[in-house]
This record gives sequence, C-alpha cells and structure tokens, in this order.
Amino acid sequence: MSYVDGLVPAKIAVLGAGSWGTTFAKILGDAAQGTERKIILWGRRAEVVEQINDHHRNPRYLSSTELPLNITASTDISAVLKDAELVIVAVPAQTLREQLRGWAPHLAKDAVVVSLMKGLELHTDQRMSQVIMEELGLTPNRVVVVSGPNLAMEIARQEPTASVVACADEETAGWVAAVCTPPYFRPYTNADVVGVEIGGILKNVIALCVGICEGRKMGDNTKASVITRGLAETTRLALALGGKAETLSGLAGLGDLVATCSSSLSRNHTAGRMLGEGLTLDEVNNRMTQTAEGIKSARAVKDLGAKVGVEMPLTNAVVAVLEGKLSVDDLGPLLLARELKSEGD
Ligand SMILES: NC(=O)C1=CN([C@@H]2O[C@H](COP(=O)(O)OP(=O)(O)OC[C@H]3O[C@@H](n4cnc5c(N)ncnc54)[C@H](O)[C@@H]3O)[C@@H](O)[C@H]2O)C=CC1
Ligand SMILES: O=C(CO)COP(=O)(O)O
Repeated sequence: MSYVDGLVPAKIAVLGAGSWGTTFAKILGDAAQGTERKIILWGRRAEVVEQINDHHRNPRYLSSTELPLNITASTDISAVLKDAELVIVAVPAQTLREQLRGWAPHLAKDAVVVSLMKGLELHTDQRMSQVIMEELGLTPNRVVVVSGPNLAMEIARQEPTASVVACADEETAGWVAAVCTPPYFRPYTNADVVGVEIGGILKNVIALCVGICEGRKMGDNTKASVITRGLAETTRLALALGGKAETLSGLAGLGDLVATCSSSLSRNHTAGRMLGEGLTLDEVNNRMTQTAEGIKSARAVKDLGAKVGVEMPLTNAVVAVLEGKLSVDDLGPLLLARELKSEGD
C-alpha cells in the first residue's frame, strides 16, 4: 500500500463539488503545485462540472475563487474513482450511505477514504467514518477524518487556517496530512477519531443554539455561556464514546465551536438565527442554499446521548425547538434551568 511505503498519491478524487469539497480540492491542488499529482472532483450537476473544467471556477458555491489548473471535474463516478488512491468525501451526511452503495464497486483496491463531513446519521446514530467503514468494508487504518475551524469561504480566500487529520493509524494520518499542506492550511494529526468527529458534529448543534439566542437579541454573556456549556456537553459525549478530553480542547473541539458560533458564514449559526427571529423550520430550510448539518443531526445526537446515558441539555433544547415542542421564547430560560451542580460535573 502506498501509504505504508510513504509514496504520495498520483491521483486524488474528491466526491462532492459543494462548498467544502471544492475548497478542499483547491487545498489539494495548491499543495500539489510543482508535482504531477492530479485532483479530480466528482459533481452531480453537469453545469458545475463544466464551469470547473472550462473556467476553473465553481460560481454556484465559491463565486470569486479561481481554482488551480490541476483540478478537473466529472459527473462520471467510475472515471473519477479509477486508480484514485486517496478519496475525499464531502456530501451531506444523511445522503452518504446511499451514495457509498453506488460508489463501492468503483473504489480502487487499497484506497484510503477521508471524510470531511460533520454530521451524525439519523436512526443509526453512526458517525460518518462508521458509515464509510460499514458500507465499503474498510478497516480503521484506511478511514480518515478531517475536521477543525474550517469555514470554506475563508480558506478559499487563503486565510491561514489549521485543522486536524485523524486516523486510528497515525501513519495514514501523516500520509493524508502531507498532501493537504498549502501555505495557508496547516493540518495536525491525531489518533482520536471519535473525539475529532464528535467535536465537528456537536458544534453544529451548539451553533444552532447560539444562533437562536442571537435571533432573540440575547447578548455576549448568553453566547459565551452556551458555547462553554456546549463544550462541556460535547466533551461528556466524546468521553462516553471513548474520545479524549484533550481533543475537545483542541482545533476540532473548541476551535471549531468558536469559529462556527461566532461566524455569520456558518450555515448552522445562520439557520439558528433565522429560527430565533421567528421563521419556521420549513421557512429556514427553504432559504438555505447549502447544507446545515445540525438541523438533522441534532435528533441523532440526542438519541446517541440517551443511548450512552449522557446528559445533553443544550442538544435536547435545540431538538425541542426543531421539532416544534418548544418556542424560541421559551428556549432562553430553559437553557440553564437545571439543578445546581459543580462546573466540573
Ligand atoms: N462548507 C464548510 O465550510 C464546511 C463544511 N463541512 C462539512 O462538509 C459536508 C459538505 O458540506 P458542504 O460542501 O459545505 O455542503 P454544500 O451544501 O455546499 O454542498 C453539498 C454537495 O453535496 C451535493 N448534494 C446535495 N444533496 C445531495 C444528495 N441528496 N445526493 C447527492 N449529493 C448531494 C451537492 O450537489 C453539493 O455538491 C457537510 O457535512 C459539512 O458539515 C465541513 C467543514 C467546513
Ligand atoms: O464546519 C464548518 C466550519 O468549521 C462550517 O460550518 P457550517 O456548516 O455551519 O457552515
């Protein structure tokens, strides 16, 4: 396998030509300057693929970004996956399983698969790396997760950003990190896949909550309280699932939580704000042109917390709002209305 002998992949496939898939392809393309390495993006829409091939742009998702010339695109999954030793996946979490079933027969033998996704599957409560392993029959040393404070638009503008590349096998993590290091993007490796994924999933739910508070015109004390207690909730769940506390105080935990909860570029934060301003969930969904994973994942997070016996008060409150069982006016008083206890519990 090439990742064992240290060779870099000659061809990298990126599946999903949305906001993050396209930006990550740019990261890979910029990092491959001066090499023969090729990056190929798979997209569903012929017009997006055409724009990338003919004009090196994806105006639907990244209107002002010029993509490197070593990126091409195709709607043909078998051509995209042929001989690709590294496969990066960036599609909406709830659609992943079905898409993997169609992709599986085309996957190159020994390919390493990387998840960029920050969602939890409804009904199974599985993380994306678990769905990938199950559907593709891969062992943990061939499944990698990239997560961190990574708002696509800022990275597309080449603003300095750090991230985490997580894999049970540190050698594989290092192999992946080595191909995504343009000057503006700095990946750190980590063996704690659970902690890294849970950090990315939960920050979307907490950002919905912060957005709702903002939409109700609550100020910075409330936001800081929700972010901090949100991190405690995230850490409790990660620990119960075998993750490490240090991971949650790093880039994929605190880092991503702060970025998402403070940025108007965040789709989850924006969706929360619209709910707080009084829009219904249907109205919010109709206005969203990109994926806000927290809207669907929140329910799966609540179920997972209940399954492993972890208290998830903020997640439960967000789910109650999303399911129409709690009004946004009643969310504020409920957020901290619990039995008094020590901060460390
Ligand atoms: N955009 C960002 O800043 C970041 C996004 N992520 C994560 O990356 C994942 C993908 O997000 P984005 O690229 O931002 O979303 P997006 O909404 O910009 O793009 C989603 C892509 O998936 C395709 N798609 C949508 N519905 C589909 C379906 N039913 N079947 C097949 N393909 C479908 C779309 O055509 C599009 O190419 C999410 O899990 C998100 O949490 C992670 C870090 C940063
Ligand atoms: O994951 C992200 C930043 O790290 C993007 O956040 P949103 O999906 O809320 O836009």
